[in-house]
Amino acid sequence: MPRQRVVDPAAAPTELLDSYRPRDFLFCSASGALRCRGALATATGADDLAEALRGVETDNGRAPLAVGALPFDRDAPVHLVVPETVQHGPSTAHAAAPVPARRPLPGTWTATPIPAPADHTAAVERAVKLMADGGGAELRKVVLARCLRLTGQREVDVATVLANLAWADPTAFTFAADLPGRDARPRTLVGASPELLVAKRGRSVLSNPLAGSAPRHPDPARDRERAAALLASPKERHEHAVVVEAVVEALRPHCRRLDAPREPRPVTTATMWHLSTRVTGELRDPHTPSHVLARALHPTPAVCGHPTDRAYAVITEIEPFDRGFYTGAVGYTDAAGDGEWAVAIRCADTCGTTIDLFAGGGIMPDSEPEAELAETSAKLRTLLLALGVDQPR
Ligand SMILES: C=C(O[C@@H]1C=C(C(=O)O)C=C[C@H]1O)C(=O)O
Repeated sequence: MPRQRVVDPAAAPTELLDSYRPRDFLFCSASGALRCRGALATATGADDLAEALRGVETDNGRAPLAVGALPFDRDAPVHLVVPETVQHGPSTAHAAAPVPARRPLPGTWTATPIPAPADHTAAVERAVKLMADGGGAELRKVVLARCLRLTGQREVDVATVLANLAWADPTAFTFAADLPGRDARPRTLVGASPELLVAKRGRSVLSNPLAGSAPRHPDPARDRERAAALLASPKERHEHAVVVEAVVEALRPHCRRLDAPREPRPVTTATMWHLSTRVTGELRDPHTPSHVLARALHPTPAVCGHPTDRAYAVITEIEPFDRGFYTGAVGYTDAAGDGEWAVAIRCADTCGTTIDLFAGGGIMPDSEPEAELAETSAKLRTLLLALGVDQPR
């Protein structure tokens, strides 16, 4: 009988973060932190995951865990692992001060934007035109992203990036997930997402979509003005409402009760303001696994658009790169189906000396191309700060 080893919990978040090694899985949310190592089994979907978890025992009699990442493309294989060892620990969100200082990565980087900034604004213009041509009846929203490829002189030190991300925003969903490699070297998705796709515990389900964004301002008064303007903007509120509507629709068949507040709230990360809505529900069947709910929700219009299929087609046609696991989801689920999945944003896909940073934004009929470009630049700052890199455009 395969046995998942549950080691003694870490006493502090630093202990878990410091013990991270390439190919590990690390996930830290407000509800706790988790570091996993090794693979008893792997799965590419809900069916073979149930199979992979069946018969796995744990040291402490708790339900065994599976961890991993879902790609943006719904038809591409998911990457789930039943780890050999699991260590839990406290969240960075509740850590006592002082917070460890940021450790910049040594060396310099060559930056290649994909596409060039001017081509991103042209892509936004094109999407706006597509929405206008459809008379507003067809494509209502599409999320367009760009990639910033950084190449350094040495292997990217994921453990340091991870720790920098975790302490820059201790309430974020900070993660490092091993990905199927393109060669023998480890490939990792590392990031600090502010957005919860779904959390499920027993009968309770929670999704916290974010959409509608503005960069933070260093001056506190102007920063508050930006939040007020975001909350008052019909364009941003509409962009947000499209996402909440889709989340409610996706969860409704699974829930016997579902609540979504009428008004979004502005929330912050270290670099951004977002409009946020917490959708809470009670499941009809408490055994519905969290990864099944994640699949039902994904991709929300926060990362794809509306209607989904039309937006997806526009993204594949316009974006000049493969999103891979960016705008997918990262998280864990246990054999009882309880788990948490964060939307894989504010993240990077790294292998060897290269790190691909991604950022996107929702394009609406009244989007302004330069403002959309600025929004992606502001979102890229989460990773750039963690790497210790000054902002290219
Ligand atoms: C796609 C990203 O972010 C998403 C898009 C947002 C928006 O358009 O306002 C806000 C949060 C995320 O749901 C990203 O950060 O790359």
